[in-house]
Amino acid sequence: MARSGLNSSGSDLATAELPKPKVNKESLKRSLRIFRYMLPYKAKFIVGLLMLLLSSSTFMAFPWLAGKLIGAANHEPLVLSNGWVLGINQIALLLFGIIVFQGFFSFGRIWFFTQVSEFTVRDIRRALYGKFVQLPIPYFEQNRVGAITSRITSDVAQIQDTFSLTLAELFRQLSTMIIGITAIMLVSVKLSLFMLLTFPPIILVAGLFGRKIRVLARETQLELANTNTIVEETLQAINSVKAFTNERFETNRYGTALDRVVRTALKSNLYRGGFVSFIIIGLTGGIILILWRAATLVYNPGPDHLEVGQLLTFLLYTAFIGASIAGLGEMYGKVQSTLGASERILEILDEAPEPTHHEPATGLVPTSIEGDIRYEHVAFRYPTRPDVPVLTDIDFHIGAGEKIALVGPSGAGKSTIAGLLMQFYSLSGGQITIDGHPVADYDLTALRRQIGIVPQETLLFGGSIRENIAYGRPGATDAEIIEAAERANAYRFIQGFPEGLDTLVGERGIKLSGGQRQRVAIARAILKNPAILILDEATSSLDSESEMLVQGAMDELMQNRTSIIIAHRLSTIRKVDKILVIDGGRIVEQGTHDELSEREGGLYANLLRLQFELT
Ligand SMILES: Nc1ncnc2c1ncn2[C@@H]1O[C@H](COP(=O)(O)OP(=O)(O)OP(=O)(O)O)[C@@H](O)[C@H]1O
Repeated sequence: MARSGLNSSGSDLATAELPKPKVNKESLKRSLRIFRYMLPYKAKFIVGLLMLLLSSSTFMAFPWLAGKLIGAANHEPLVLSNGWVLGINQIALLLFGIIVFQGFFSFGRIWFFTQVSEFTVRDIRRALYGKFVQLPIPYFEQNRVGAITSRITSDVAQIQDTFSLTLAELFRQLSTMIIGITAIMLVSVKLSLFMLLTFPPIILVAGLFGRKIRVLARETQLELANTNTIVEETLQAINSVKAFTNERFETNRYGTALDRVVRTALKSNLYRGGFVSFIIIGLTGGIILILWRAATLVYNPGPDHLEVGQLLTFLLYTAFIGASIAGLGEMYGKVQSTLGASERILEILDEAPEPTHHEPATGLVPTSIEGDIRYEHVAFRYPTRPDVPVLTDIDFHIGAGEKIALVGPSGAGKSTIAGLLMQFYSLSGGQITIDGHPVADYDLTALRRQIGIVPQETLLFGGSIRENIAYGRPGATDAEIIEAAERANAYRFIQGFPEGLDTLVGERGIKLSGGQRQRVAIARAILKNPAILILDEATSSLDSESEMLVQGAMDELMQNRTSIIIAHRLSTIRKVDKILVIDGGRIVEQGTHDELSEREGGLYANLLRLQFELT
């Protein structure tokens, strides 16, 4: 059988570091398209934003009122513009009221933003999944499954973070900064300018320091992971290590890796130490500088004089501004990751799908297919290996209802010949016709509905046996499912399970034997009732009873249908109308079993003899 087509290696990519794009106009413009998924929920978003602004601004009134409270303690009550005088008690009450409001608005902000993010992310995941299943098979061969699934898991999660947290944070930090700076300017322009020239640069340097430390910490982690890999490898293959007397070699290898860990860890700690002393000297120094300047202003009378209450207001606002600047630095990294994630998601959403499920159908939609198949000089190369011709000049005819068998050595191209009928790939030359029409003229979905496949290895989906059989025709009635199971010689063993058709199979259910799985697949195909059948015989041998049951089911299935059998055991194909012997991607012999077995020195006669000798 042709390889499943899925490139299953590299699931590790899901967790690997992915490149982050630069934040610039171009990348922003490209990635912002992801926001169209948010549009249906824009009303909720606006309400959330309003709540956010309200919660930020109520919170920003806190330092102002706290300053007034200290002022009131200094016998300077707060006098409002309408003449009301507020003393300590009233101001404290007001402060309390503000906090209650802030709590309420914060709840609203979280409630609305998380709704927007949950719904948006659901829609993006749905769109991605819808696109995945419509992408042509070569896409899955060229991209690793791990990388594809991480688009729908980690990349979407990254974006979810943005919708629920980062965006809100960004707005909050910005509004805090704007309100904060305006407020301190109102308190004292001189002190504000002094603060703005000292504090933000210190915080920015601290942010850069922090980023460098994170990078180094990640490097240390990676080095440590390397050492663990060595331990795992060695322990798993301890027999080989000992047999090759490589104990010393392995110990040295591990030792070298450990040294690398220490080197990177020490470098990282050098920065960490530097960071701590920078914070102590730089940041606290900056605070001392501002306090010194502020104390001078409080101490000296004159036009720039500050009251103690004003000083408290100023310091609280400054702390908020400082926190928001630090927060904005962190935000940059998040925005960068989000841009990367949305670009990767949009790339998939922009891929061209297979032309299936186009409603109304785009091509020829016959009400019934007879099943007369012609391969005319078909040539084929897999898109992943365009330099290797897999099939050359395949030319044959199967009349409607006839049965042919493809035989030949492993890798000869049998599965590929049969699979081309499904149009998973485009041909490199020649054409295939069904009932006289080139397959490309048919509507893809309509055509695939007429072809049934019983693969070598049947994959059952997680669910009940009933659902697995009904996969052949969703919506089939119980009676139809039971009839199909009976005709596929499967009903007896299904009834043997206490839950019958409701028995769960797949990863979380019971494990069916190879023969049982095949009979479920046959029941599925019987239910689908296609005009054309592709049967890929299992290579792994079944016990003789199971083989008899499977063979009986296959015979039942093949009745009145054009069938292509990819045969591994020649004993099962004596009755077919024609046998095509394939070798190296070409038809090297064709004829009935009797004709071919009598051909002296022929490949079929040889294979027959080999199998006979083996059994
Ligand atoms: N998806 C794929 N991508 C690239 N090459 C492939 C793919 N599937 C099969 N091939 C290659 O095409 C050739 C024909 O494979 P195919 O599976 O059709 O042979 P087969 O005769 O059915 O073999 P078997 O009897 O072992 O199932 C082989 O060389 C195989 O390596």
